[in-house]
Amino acid sequence: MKSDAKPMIEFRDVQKYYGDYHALRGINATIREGEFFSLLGPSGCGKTTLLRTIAGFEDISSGVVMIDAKDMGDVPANRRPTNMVFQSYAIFPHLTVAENVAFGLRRDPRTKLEKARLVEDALAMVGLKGYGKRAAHALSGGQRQRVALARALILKPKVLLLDEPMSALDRKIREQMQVELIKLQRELGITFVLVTHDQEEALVMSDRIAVMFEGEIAQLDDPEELYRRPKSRRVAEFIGAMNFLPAHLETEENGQLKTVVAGLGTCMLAPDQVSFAHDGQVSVGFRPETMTILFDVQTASGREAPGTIEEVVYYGDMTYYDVRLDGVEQTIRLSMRNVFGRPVLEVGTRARIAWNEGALILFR
Ligand SMILES: Nc1ncnc2c1ncn2[C@@H]1O[C@H](COP(=O)(O)OP(=O)(O)OP(=O)(O)O)[C@@H](O)[C@H]1O
Repeated sequence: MKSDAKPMIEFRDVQKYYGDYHALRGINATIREGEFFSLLGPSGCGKTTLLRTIAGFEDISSGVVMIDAKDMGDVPANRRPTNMVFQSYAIFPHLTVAENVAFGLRRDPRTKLEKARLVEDALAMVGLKGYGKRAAHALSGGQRQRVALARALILKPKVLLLDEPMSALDRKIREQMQVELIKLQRELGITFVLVTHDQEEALVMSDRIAVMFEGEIAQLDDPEELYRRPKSRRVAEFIGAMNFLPAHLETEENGQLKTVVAGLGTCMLAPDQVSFAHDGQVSVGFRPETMTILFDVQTASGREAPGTIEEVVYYGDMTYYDVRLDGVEQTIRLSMRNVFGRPVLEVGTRARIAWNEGALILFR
């Protein structure tokens, strides 16, 4: 997916009220052609509502939804170039697999033979080649979702909408399907819009993600940017884990902010979300894997602070350490890879903590 791809879906100040309830509060965003785009957020944030405005299952209260440069205002759901796969297995258990998939062609004028060929192609696409004659009720959950996917894709819509299609599957099958969906999306080049509340799923699958809270997009970025440079504490906490320490701004020097961080001392930080005009009280966030405990022989580049290990959680390949930095009430959590031959440290051990330049992010 190229970043200069043309817009496929555009939301312009989209508002949606359910009675008095303001479910979408001015959505502005563009989804590009061929993009794997995710709407991510906690339950009730409006992501399903927004997805349904693309399909035309939901009327908007004001604003504009465009698909492929056309205003969808007067275009009913069945005339839109979209198709949807739902969370529940919306297939007919009393029909065969092929009959289920052919349901996607019910209004298509093609001959029976042509349709049969399309059904075969669609089944092959989702890894169900040769399953056509099977009874749908005899399929596993993952297979049913593939049938639903084949049915949605059979007419090659411009946009495929996916409403938590994998949330009912168990972890292994879900991970397998995630990989297959990405592959399929790349092969077909169709724009996919996925609704999910699972941040890991969104990070793994998406070209870009819109993080939503309370009917608004809090941040729209690619996965790496969202993870590395969250624009608010809320986004930072929703995606992955983040530690926060209280801090105070001292001066501005060459575009950097001299900041005194509890337990870490004086640091020069990029302004990010704050400016020096701020009242001075800020917080500094960092991901658990961006700090490390120094072992005896190692030295750091001056970015180093002392503390005591308060808790150790061993995960085989990783160990989580909760560390109380000297002079700080709360503990911070570090995650460290277990390098072969290196001992896991014990609770009570005094430790030196080091971090990389760029690990610390300033927040209001
Ligand atoms: N038909 C409706 N009538 C009234 N309120 C609705 C309706 N549909 C959704 N809502 C409300 O709008 C808000 C957003 O709902 P939506 O289903 O879009 O959230 P969501 O982010 O997809 O959450 P979930 O993951 O739980 O489905 C919720 O507070 C919900 O209760």
